[in-house]
Amino acid sequence: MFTENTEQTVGKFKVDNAKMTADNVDVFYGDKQAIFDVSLDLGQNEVLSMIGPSGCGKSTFLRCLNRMNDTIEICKMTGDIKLEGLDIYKGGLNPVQLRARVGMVFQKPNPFPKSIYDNVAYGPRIHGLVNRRSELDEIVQTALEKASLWNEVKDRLDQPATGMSGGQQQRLCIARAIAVSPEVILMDEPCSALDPIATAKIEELIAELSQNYSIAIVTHSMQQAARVSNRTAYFHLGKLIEVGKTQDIFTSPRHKLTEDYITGRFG
Ligand SMILES: Nc1ncnc2c1ncn2[C@@H]1O[C@H](COP(=O)(O)OP(=O)(O)OP(=O)(O)O)[C@@H](O)[C@H]1O
Repeated sequence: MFTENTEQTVGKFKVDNAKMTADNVDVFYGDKQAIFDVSLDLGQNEVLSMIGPSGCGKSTFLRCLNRMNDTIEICKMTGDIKLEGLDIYKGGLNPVQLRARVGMVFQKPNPFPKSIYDNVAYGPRIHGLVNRRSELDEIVQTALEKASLWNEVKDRLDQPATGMSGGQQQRLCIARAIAVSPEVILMDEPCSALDPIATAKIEELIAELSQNYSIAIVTHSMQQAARVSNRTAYFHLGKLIEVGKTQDIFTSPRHKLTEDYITGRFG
C-alpha cells in the first residue's frame, strides 16, 4: 500500500455546497494548543465521522461547531466556522440561534428530570416555536417518531424520562435535538454508554436521519464509523491528517498515520 507522510491534510476536506465550513481552526486550552489549523467541511445530508486516538481533539473540534467550548473559560478558538455562509463566531448568528440550528447529542444520555413529553417539548417551548398545545403535541410526536421511539413511549408520555432504558434515553435525547428542527446534528460518541442492541438502533437511526440532516459524529469505534458514515476524518495530535470517503479511508488510506491507526498499530 502506498502511503504519504506529509504535514498537510491529505484528501478532500472541502466539499461542494457545504452545510458547514471550518477554515484554519486553532483551539487552545490556556497555553496548550489542542487543534492545529484544521479545515474541514460538512456536506449537506452527509454523515461525517471523526476518528483518532484518545486526546487527538475530535470532541474539541466537534464542540466548536455549535460553540459548546464557549462554556469553558480557558478555551479560545481562532479561524472561521460558517453555517450556510454565516459566520457562527463573528456575529452571523448568536449561540442560541446557532444551537437551534446545530443540535448536539452527548456521550451519556442526559434527559432532563422531567416527563418524556416535556423533554421533547422543552426546545420548541424555549424557542417560542408554538402557540397552541395541539401544535406542540404534533411536534413532540413527530420528533419521537423520527427518533424511532414513539411506539415505545406513546402511552407513557407523562412519565419521567429517567425511568427509560439507556438506549431509549439516548433516542429521547435525539428526539429532543430534532424537535427544534435543526439542520445539523452533532453526536459525541453517542453509543459509548449503550449495549450492542441499543447501539444498532442508534446506528439505524443515524442512517435514516441523514436523509434530512447533516450529521457529524465522533466515535471511538472504527467499525461504527465504517457502518454509519459517508466520509471519515482522521485526527492525530490535534491535526487533521486525512479525510476521504469512508470506504477509502478504511481500505486504502493515503497517509502513513491513518494506515497505522486503522491497522491497529497504535491508538
Ligand atoms: N476542558 C479542558 N481543559 C483543558 N484541556 C482540555 C479540555 N478538554 C480537552 N482538553 C485537552 O485537549 C486535547 C484534546 O481533547 P479532546 O477531548 O478534544 O480529544 P478527543 O480526541 O475527543 O479525546 P477522547 O477520544 O479521549 O474523548 C487533550 O489534550 C485534552 O487533554
